Amino acid sequence: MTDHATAPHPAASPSPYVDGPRLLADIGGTNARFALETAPGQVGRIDVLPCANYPTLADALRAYLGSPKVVAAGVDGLRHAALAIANPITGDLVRMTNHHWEFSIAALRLECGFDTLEVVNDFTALARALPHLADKKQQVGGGVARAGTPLGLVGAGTGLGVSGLIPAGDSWTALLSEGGHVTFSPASETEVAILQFAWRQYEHVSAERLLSGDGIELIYRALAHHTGQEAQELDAPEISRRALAGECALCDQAIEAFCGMLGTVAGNLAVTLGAQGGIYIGGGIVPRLGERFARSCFRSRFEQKGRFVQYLSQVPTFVITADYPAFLGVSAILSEKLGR
Ligand SMILES: Nc1ncnc2c1ncn2[C@@H]1O[C@H](COP(=O)(O)OP(=O)(O)OP(=O)(O)O)[C@@H](O)[C@H]1O
Repeated sequence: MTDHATAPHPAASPSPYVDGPRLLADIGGTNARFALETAPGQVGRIDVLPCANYPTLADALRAYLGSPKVVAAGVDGLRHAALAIANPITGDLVRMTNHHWEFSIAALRLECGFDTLEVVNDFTALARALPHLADKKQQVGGGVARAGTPLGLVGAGTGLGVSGLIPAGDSWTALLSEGGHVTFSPASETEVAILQFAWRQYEHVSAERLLSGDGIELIYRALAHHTGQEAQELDAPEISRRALAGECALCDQAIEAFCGMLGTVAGNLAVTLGAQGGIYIGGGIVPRLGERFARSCFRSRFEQKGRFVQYLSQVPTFVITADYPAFLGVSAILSEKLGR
């Protein structure tokens, strides 16, 4: 099944947009990614800016538009833009969940001189990209996608994004979900201990509290406490670096626990959506774990659902390996908005 209505097709030889390049952006809690799309599917001049370096989104946007690679493109006034951003979009005022940026969509559009500024949830946009990943995905474990059934999406980064793609005639409908905020459900005695440790800090422990960069650090501290070891001051990238290098057994246990918990959440999403088309894993963390993720307990935990083992063993799970997959979805949503 394809998204005939809107998606750019990489194999086509498209002519440039008559009203000039379009600005695409994918704004996470840590990184803001920008690009220019000059024709359907032709996305380039990509830049990744750390959110923390800019007081506002408008500042980051101006920095991108003033960067040498964009200036060299000789773009004279962008008319159309679309942003995917990591929070719910419920009206004109956008407040990020995992970063302090907030803005009015109407004011930002006027400030930047755009005719069109489309703002969508980042995982809704990423979901729209799923049918177009081609070989930019890697299957973990068994199962075969059933045509005409929903796809699920879950991704750990600064936060935990969730969405789904539901077949609708010859197109798809992407869900606007806040599924990362479901209540964490432990599936082993060790995970019960991790939950009890997390309760000291949070009244409500959502899946995102553990399945995120901060979550890896919390799991590490919880396991240290549970096993009577001293925790060091390590951030998530360092915990996974030490785990992958075989330098730290506790770090490795933390990464293994993270992968197992993600398996539970992915399996929950599969049974909730009936996602027999597969569950896709996005976000910044899992692709950085490489082979460690493939040989973790993720897949066995995905299938471990009592009477539903057989059902889940048929559902494939894929890690998204495309570098900037959300741009595909943002582009499709902007094209749809512009009606061409
Ligand atoms: N190698 C790594 N191992 C584990 N965690 C990592 C690694 N590198 C970065 N992180 C964590 O990933 C998070 C950033 O994720 P990502 O690159 O997806 O950013 P983002 O798109 O801004 O996030 P989000 O969309 O969830 O708001 C940070 O919490 C960071 O600590």
